[in-house]
Amino acid sequence: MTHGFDLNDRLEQRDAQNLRRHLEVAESVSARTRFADDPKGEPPAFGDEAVVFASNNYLGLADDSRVQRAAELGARTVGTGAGASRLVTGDTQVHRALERDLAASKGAERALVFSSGYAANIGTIDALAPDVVFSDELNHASIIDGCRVGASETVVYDHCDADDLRAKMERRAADAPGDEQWLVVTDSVFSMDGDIAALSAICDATDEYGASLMVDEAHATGLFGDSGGGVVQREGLSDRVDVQLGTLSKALASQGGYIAGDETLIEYLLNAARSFVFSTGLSPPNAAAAREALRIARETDRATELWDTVATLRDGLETMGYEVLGETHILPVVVGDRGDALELADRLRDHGIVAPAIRPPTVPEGTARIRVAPMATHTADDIAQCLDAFRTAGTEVGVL
Ligand SMILES: Cc1ncc(COP(=O)(O)O)c(C=O)c1O
Repeated sequence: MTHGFDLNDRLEQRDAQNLRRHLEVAESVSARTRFADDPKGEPPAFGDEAVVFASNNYLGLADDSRVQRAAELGARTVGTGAGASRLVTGDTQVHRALERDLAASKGAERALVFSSGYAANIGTIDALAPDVVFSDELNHASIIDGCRVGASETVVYDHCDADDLRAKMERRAADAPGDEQWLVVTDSVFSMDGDIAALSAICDATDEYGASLMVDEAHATGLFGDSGGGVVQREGLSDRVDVQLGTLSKALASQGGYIAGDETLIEYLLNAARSFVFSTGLSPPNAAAAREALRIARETDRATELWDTVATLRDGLETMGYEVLGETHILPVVVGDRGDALELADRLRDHGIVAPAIRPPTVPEGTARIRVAPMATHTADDIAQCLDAFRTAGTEVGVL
C-alpha cells in the first residue's frame, strides 16, 4: 500500500503541455506594448518585434516614466520591501496615502491594501464568513477560492442572471432560518467574456433580501466611472455596494489589491482578514507606483484612448467575420475548436502579434477563443498590424 503522490499523473490531468506553452510565451513578453530587444541580449522568441495584445496593463502605464520614477522613489525613500505585516512594522506613509486616494476614487470612506487582488478576495470572503455566498458562475478563481477557504455554503447562480439570483435567494429564504447572513459576490467586468454584470438588478435583489453585496472591479478599476472608480461608480451604485474590490495589478500597472468600503468594514478586515494580518505588507515601490498610476488615470483622458482603440479593433474584427464577445475593453474572439484557437494564436505570433488562446476548462467546451486585450498605448500602426494578422492568420487556419 502507498500513500504517496503521483505528480506525473496529476500533471497529465492538468494538460501540463499547454500550460507550459503559456509560460514560454510569458517568458518573452513583458507588460509593455511591444518588445524588440531582450535585456539579456538574446533574440526575442517571436522575431524581431512583436506587439502585445494580451496584457492587463490596460492603460499602458507599466512602462510610463512617471510611474517608474514613483516606484524608484518609493524604493529609495521607504525601502524595497515592507519588511513585515502592516500590523507589525510594515505600515508606511506610502500605504496610507495610497489607501486615501483609492477610497476617494471609489467614493468610499476608507480602503485597505492587500498584497494582491487574490489575497484581498480570499481574506475578505473568509473574514466576512457569511452563512451563504451567492456567486456568479463565471466569477474569478480568487472569489471561488475565497468561498472554499471559509465555512460558508456557496450557491452558484447563472452567469449575469439577476433573475436566477433572485429565484435562488427566494428558495433559500423559504428553507432557511431568517437570521442567516448572506453575501452576494460578482465580478463587474468578466475577464474571459468581457461582459458586465447586471449590477443594478443585482442591487435590487440584494436589497430585497437584506443581503450584503461585494463587487470585484479588478478589470474595471481605472477604466470606468468619472474617477476610474469602476462600473459601480459609473452606474451610481456606490451607496448600494458594501464591499468593492479592486486590483493594482492591471490598469494601475503595479501589484496588489484592495477593498474599499465603510470605516467599520475596513477596521474589521484589518483585524480579521488573515491574508492581510499574516502577510507582509505590499512593497513600498508597488504602493508608490500604483498611487502615481491612479493619479494619471484620474487626471488624464488615458482611458478614452483605450476606448477608441477598442472600438476600432472590435469593428475591424467583426467586419472580417469574427465573433467578438462582450462589451468592454476585453475582446474575446471566439474560434470554437481548441486546436484551431491554438493554431491561430501561433500564426498570430508569426505575424508579430501576441494574443493567447484561452481554452477549456477555462472557458466552456466549443468556445475556445483568442483573448485580445488592447492598451491605451497601442498606436494606429499597432492596431492595423493586429487586424492584418487576424485576417491573414484566420485565413491560413481556415476559421474565416
Ligand atoms: C476578477 C479578478 N479578481 C481578482 C484577480 C486577482 O488579482 P491579482 O492579480 O491582483 O491577484 C484577478 C486577476 O486576474 C481577476 O481577474
